[in-house]
Amino acid sequence: MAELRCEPDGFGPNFRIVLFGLGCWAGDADAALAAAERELQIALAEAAAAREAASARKETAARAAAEEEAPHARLVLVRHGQSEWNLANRFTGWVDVDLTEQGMLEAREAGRLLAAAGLEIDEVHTSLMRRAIRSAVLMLSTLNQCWLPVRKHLELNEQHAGLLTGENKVSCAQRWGVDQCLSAVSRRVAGLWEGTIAPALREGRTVLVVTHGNTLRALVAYLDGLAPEDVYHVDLPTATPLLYEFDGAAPREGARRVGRAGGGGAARPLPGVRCPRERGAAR
Ligand SMILES: O=C(O)[C@@H](CO)OP(=O)(O)O
Repeated sequence: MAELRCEPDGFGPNFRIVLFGLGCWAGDADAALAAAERELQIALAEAAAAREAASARKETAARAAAEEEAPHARLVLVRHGQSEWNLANRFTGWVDVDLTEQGMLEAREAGRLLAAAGLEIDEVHTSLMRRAIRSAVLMLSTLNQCWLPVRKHLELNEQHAGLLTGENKVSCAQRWGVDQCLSAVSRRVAGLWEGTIAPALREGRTVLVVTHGNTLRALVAYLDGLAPEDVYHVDLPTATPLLYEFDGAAPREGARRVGRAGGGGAARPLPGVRCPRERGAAR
């Protein structure tokens, strides 16, 4: 604020005019200051919005460029060929049963389907169970890629069948209405996905996973974004490859399910399943 100095009496009227002028000026200045502040706020907000829009445009362009450059990856999911206990319709879980003759034929046929689709496998993952390992080896042999190492993981083992192990699936379903909960198997499969499978897909590799009914359900649920109650209805016959293709750096979001690379398979659907912790209602 300007400093006002008192003048001698002779300047009285002029002094009052000056004061009046200064008063007006001071009043206008406040209004002008407020208006300028408003203008400044508007200008700052506009600049921030413009900056945000520019950075969003830049991000979109970078993502599009990354996706264009990202390698094309493939994931083949397949349940092993028919096992001895699939044939007998018994709950198998961690019992290490072998393939039937039919199961071996199915595994070879699955390999032929992949060869016919022109797929060359970069890496193979399976469980510690012989029905899955043998199926993977037979598939690779038919694919003329038997030199590929088969990587075995506990995480890909079938869900443990607990007290149901060895029981007939139909009679159990009739007697008790069997429930199965995939949460434990989903957790261990998710760990393998994050640590091993997804990084390979990010590098554009073609990954074959030969595993079991429920581990496969957990993977399919994850990839297709299925709710726990829906995944129980997913029918996964033996030795029937599912092909997923991925473009971009985020395997799960980039998944494109190509479909079954062929029909056949001898598996019967599992009895109705329900997980009390995940679904309150009975079915
Ligand atoms: O444990 C089982 O009963 C079956 C079905 O889930 O497993 P697999 O897929 O190994 O035949």
